[in-house]
Amino acid sequence: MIEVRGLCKEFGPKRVLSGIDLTVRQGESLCILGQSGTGKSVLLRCMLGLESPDSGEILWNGRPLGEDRGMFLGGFGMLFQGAALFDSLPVWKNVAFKLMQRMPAAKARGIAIDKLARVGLSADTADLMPAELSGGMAKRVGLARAIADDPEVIFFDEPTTGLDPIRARRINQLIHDIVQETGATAITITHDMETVRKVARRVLLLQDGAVAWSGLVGDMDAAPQMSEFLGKTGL
Ligand SMILES: Nc1ncnc2c1ncn2[C@@H]1O[C@H](COP(=O)(O)OP(=O)(O)OP(=O)(O)O)[C@@H](O)[C@H]1O
Repeated sequence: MIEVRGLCKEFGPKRVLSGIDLTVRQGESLCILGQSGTGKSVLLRCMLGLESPDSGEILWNGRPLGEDRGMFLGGFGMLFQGAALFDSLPVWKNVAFKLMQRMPAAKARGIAIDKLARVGLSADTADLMPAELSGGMAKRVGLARAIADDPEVIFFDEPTTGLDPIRARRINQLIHDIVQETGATAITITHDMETVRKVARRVLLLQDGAVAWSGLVGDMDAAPQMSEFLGKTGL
């Protein structure tokens, strides 16, 4: 379980997050929505411990983030916007990057090939270099890396950005299936309403650094704050 309590963050005179509260229970899937510049990435960076909040706290399974960095870093997977693969490493080493720190390379490669199969990529993909992949394949490799170590929590940062609608739909389906199968907690930042409808159980709408609405995905269409957001953004 991840709890965020009263999180505030400023950059100079600019207040970016003003008292965010959110709870994500084990196995739950939360999508964080909001217009550009509203603080979604800053919130994500705070939850990952990459940014220190000015006030408020973040608890992982009841313990403050930072108390046990090792446990925290071992416990999550992340699909970065744009996949963020290491260009100089073949696909399988990108997937097995974390695993190779604690097991022999041959074993890590076997797990990487299994995870590539899970995201619909054949074993032949394992020895390709990132430059040889299409955008959709790179996203799948990023997804295989995110699940390589069977994480308790998976963060998805704009998972469909840069993909055409068909590939975006396939990635949304894969994320949905993987989250269901593994029982992982999922936190997704997105602009894509198809992602929200496919992947989320709960939705949190950020506006000007505060929570404008939070609720079950099924209640989203009846919420005036959501209608206003969708109307403004044309989504
Ligand atoms: N390191 C930083 N220093 C100064 N200002 C920052 C920093 N990081 C973010 N900001 C500011 O915080 C605000 C929120 O940024 P953030 O990247 O979280 O927005 P976002 O909601 O993720 O937007 P987008 O959807 O476009 O990615 C922006 O005004 C941004 O300029």
